Amino acid sequence: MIEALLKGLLTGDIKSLSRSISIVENEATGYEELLTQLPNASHTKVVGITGPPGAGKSTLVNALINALLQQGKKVAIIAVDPSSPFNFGALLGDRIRMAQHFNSPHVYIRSLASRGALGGLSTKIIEVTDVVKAAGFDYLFIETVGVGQSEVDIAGIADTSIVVVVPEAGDEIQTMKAGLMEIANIFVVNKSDRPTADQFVKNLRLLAHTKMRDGWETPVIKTVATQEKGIDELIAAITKHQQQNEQQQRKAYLLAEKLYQLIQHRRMKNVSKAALLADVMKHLAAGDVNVYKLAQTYA
Ligand SMILES: Nc1nc2c(ncn2[C@@H]2O[C@H](COP(=O)(O)OP(=O)(O)OP(=O)(O)O)[C@@H](O)[C@H]2O)c(=O)[nH]1
Repeated sequence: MIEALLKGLLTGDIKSLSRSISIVENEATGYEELLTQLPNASHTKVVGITGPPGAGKSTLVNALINALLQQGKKVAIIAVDPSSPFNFGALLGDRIRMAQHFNSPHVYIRSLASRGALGGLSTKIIEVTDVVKAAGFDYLFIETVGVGQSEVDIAGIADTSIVVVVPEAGDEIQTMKAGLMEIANIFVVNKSDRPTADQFVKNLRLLAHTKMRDGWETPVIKTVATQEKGIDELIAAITKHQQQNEQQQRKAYLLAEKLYQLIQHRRMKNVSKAALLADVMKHLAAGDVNVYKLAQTYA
């Protein structure tokens, strides 16, 4: 059964993809078998999008989908639902805004419920991300609301993390949650149609400059998502970030982080992240790695 499903998944069959995700979400029969047989490599660009509620993430993702479809790309979106019922209405709203894409064969949208413990959440995102990566999409956007811990989790899964903010009074940048500043590979200042936008962008650029690391200065992109403005610049920034030199090193780090989460979730051996990183690097040197197979060696 898993073999047939996998075959469908690898050809990008949407039904197979949906069923595969459900198996992984529910840890149903065949769950481990499916994960360990996923291909090691994928060309999918995984992009995390996070930011405070109402910053315009869904509108922005919508605009990105439009632009990428015009370039002939295939795009998947995972929206991580905060489990709180308070957010449920907002998420329904998101789905409605994205509904214009529901019938396109080149777009796949899926919500992932974040029930259970935090560790559970990130493990499921890791696993579902890998399933989607097997289905041949050009881009996978993972959208999370930037409250609490989840945005930090996302940084360990995405190749590129985008933090969406809106123009506020200048000083607020200084108090921006330290975590968000750390994880951003790209800043988007959405709602740049607001009069305070230019000053805000200027301040944020200064701050990004002082936080430059690994030869990457976090670009600050102005967008007006409702008017689809700034979207091409954002896609160019994503492309540029994915082409930077550190990607190979980052890949090892991300894999080690994933491996750590998977081992925790499966309650396997107690092993340090440093040891896992060393193991991942050894395997990477010999070719690409299936992290689920590697996790089994720690059983
Ligand atoms: N003026 C202006 N409004 C925008 C822009 N982008 C989004 N909005 C509006 O801002 C509101 C929130 O947008 P969403 O896309 O729902 O924001 P979100 O970040 O997904 O919000 P949550 O679902 O609450 O997390 C909507 O009413 C949008 O129409 C923009 O660039 N300019």
